[in-house]
Amino acid sequence: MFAVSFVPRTTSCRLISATSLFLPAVLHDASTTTSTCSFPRISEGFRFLYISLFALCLVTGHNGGSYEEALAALSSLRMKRNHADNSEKGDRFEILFDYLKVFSYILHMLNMKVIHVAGTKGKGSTCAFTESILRNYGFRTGLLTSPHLISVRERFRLDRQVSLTFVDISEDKFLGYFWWCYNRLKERTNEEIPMPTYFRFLTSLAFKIFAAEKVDVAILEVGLGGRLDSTNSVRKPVVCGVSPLGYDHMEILGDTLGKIAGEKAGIFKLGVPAFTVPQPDEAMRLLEEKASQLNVRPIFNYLIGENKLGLDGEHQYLNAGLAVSLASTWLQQVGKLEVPSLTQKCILPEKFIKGLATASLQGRGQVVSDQFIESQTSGDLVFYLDGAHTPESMEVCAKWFSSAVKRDNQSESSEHLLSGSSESSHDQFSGEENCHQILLFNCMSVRDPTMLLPHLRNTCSNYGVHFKKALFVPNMSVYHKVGTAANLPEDDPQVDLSWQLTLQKVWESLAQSEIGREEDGESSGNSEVYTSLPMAIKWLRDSVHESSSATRFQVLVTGSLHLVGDVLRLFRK
Ligand SMILES: Nc1ncnc2c1ncn2[C@@H]1O[C@H](COP(=O)(O)OP(=O)(O)OP(=O)(O)O)[C@@H](O)[C@H]1O
Ligand SMILES: [Mg+2]
Ligand SMILES: [Mg+2]
Repeated sequence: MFAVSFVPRTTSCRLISATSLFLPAVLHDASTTTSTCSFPRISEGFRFLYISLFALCLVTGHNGGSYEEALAALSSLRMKRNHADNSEKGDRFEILFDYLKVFSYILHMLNMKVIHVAGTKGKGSTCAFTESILRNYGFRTGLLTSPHLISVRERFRLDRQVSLTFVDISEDKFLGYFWWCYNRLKERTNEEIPMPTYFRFLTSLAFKIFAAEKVDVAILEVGLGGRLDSTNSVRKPVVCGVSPLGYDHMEILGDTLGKIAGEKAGIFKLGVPAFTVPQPDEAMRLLEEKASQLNVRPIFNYLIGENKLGLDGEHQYLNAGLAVSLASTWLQQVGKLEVPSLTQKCILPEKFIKGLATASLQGRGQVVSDQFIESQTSGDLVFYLDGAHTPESMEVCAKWFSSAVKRDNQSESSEHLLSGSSESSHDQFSGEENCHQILLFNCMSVRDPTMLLPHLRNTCSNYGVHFKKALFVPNMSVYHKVGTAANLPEDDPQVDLSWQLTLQKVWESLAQSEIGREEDGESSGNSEVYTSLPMAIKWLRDSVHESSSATRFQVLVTGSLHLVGDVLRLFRK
């Protein structure tokens, strides 16, 4: 079993390829390459016209439809989640280059300084740390992550140098770029080269946005796997990284860690430095084997120390360590700044420290209080949100939750002791018996709940956290409906709850086996299935109201990033 739970504050990263050999730059220029593709060549004059027209669209509004129409168009794209292969014309990997040619402006991609990150877990977090560090150095950054929680615009982040805070791309800009790309593809695709799939389209859109916005660095998270992922059409990144590997998407990537690692190592390029974190032996062997063809460099350790991280949880130190390696290598490679040699353990430069401390990515170790409940009652309802959905991440999520609730309960009581007050409503929470931990869970039916729920329950219980109740709900948002999909009826009697009932069964059997060992009795009321998320939240709010003494409900929301997104979306209403 792969465990990353040991994450030390000193994180080791490996440099696993060398910089001595270089592939020729590969993004083809539509105006200079011979190609079987039917796209027209575009003269300089036309290119200028296109760019001017596009700039005009951005200033005066776009020439496509509304945001809702854009989301509908996006939803109409195929959602293929299998590997790219050659069995169907439209799924060939090579077709990605044809899509890129549609965007003549994409030639700027050749000059883009890319950081490329694959991995099973922690890709998005690693990218967010990396982006934050480089933004603190004053570089104009573009960040592509996936999936999104509430709005598809979250996937595309552009910096705002003045305030040094990141922003998702604005709706106006998004629409301008979206329709430019969508309409061009619609016009130029045909039977040979059909419209791209959903994720491929979004990747192409990111390339377009980052090129047009002239970012100094584009940080790209792989969508799935690596070798055949659409982000892998960037053939000459500055540096790449592989975050922790584990079992996920096995039906696509293979059923052993070696096979999975082989796919992820598909992002390695000759001459491009690549880093990883400590991995299970089988995965590391494969990464090293692949890297050995590219001249392996020795291991080094980087000291993250006690620095504060913008993302909560011990596991984030591993991601942050990888991000430090990626950012410092990028800084060294582009030759713009003197950065300390990573072969020494040294104090991080101030901008790294600030970048790590201010990184953010919602739904990863995020704590949100229910404001509604606070104004109504002396009780308290707090949501702990984490989109873990693999066995390994269930474990890190359980550890994070256990220590976060303890920390929060302790800090409340010590704050109270310091203030010397006995009046505060939080006074009543200082005894842990007044704090109830509840699980709010769903996962996709392709996942195995007998792998996820025991990890979660056992790890929490090892840390002294025992769930009073588990609530199972269906997701509100449907993956391929990327819009404001939280508009299902609050309580739909038609909704199919068979999967949630399966989850409940697994949970109940875990509870039974614990009780069976300890008390040999029957359990009841350990769990509930609700037809919708609002119904579950209503139950939580009612329970807080109805508690005889002030009670804090600490709700862990996990199993699915979509469920986490649904909760956040409800709070934003
Ligand atoms: N280093 C890690 N080891 C194990 N689990 C992790 C690690 N980092 C993050 N996670 C878990 O994975 C979840 C998603 O984190 P993140 O978005 O950084 O990963 P990702 O690889 O981008 O995931 P996805 O597969 O959803 O794109 C987190 O909420 C956390 O539970
Ligand atoms: Mg994934
Ligand atoms: Mg991700």
